[in-house]
Amino acid sequence: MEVIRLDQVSLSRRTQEEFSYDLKKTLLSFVEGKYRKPARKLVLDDINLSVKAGEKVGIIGANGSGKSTLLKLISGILQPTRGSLRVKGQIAPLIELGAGFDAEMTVMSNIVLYGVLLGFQRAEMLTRAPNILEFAELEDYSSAPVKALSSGMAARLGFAIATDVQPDILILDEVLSVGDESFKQKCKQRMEQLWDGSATVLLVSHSMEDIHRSCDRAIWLDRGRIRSMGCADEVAAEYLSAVERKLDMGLRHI
Ligand SMILES: Nc1ncnc2c1ncn2[C@@H]1O[C@H](COP(=O)(O)OP(=O)(O)OP(=O)(O)O)[C@@H](O)[C@H]1O
Repeated sequence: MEVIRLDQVSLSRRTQEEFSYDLKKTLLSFVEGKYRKPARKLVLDDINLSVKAGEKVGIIGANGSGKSTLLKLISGILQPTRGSLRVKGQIAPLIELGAGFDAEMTVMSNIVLYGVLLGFQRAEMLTRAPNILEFAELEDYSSAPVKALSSGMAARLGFAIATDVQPDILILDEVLSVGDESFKQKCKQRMEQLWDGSATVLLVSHSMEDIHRSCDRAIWLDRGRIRSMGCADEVAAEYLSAVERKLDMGLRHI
């Protein structure tokens, strides 16, 4: 069964601050006759993608190639400028870990809020909370506001919630690169359980080893376009050899 489908999806974003972000500066530039309409950059360009239930798909590519933007589109955080997008099922995005929390609210309230946003009942989240806190090693912080957590702790909380509720679709952006060494090991174990389950997983990683080990399929994004898509091992090898060729060329220029 197809759970994610993108047809000719494009997204452009402003490369300058929005008009309303700095009204004074904008007005001044009007007065001085220097006002320029914010330029737009095509960040994703004509993406066609179909993902079936249970598939584990890796997304690779250079910095700025559009990987996180693609995950944000699929999670519904951003809307496409063109094209159509369909997603079926409960989706837990682990993007910019911890960024989805309300910093003023307590850890416990954030656990409940996150779950409710995913469609769970408040009572169920309260039952799940002790496990979540234990996994995140934040038992002593349940009534502290999220702003009192370090960024690594907030990341652990995000990971613990999203993996505890076992969504249909799990979206992971460089999740394995956060947290300290012991937490990383715990994450890996939990990820392996998820991997064996039926969840559909989209994983962004710069580690070809993670992609090779964890994914069936990979997508290589290059400046907002799909440059290659197919068996994870082949796409990762293709990407690595392109990176090496680029390095060789760079060295020849020296
Ligand atoms: N908030 C934003 N407003 C405007 N442009 C943005 C914004 N965030 C990202 N971009 C632009 O979108 C493009 C793709 O960025 P994205 O974060 O998706 O890349 P990425 O492949 O995830 O990169 P990385 O490997 O560095 O995480 C880049 O050109 C970036 O400058």
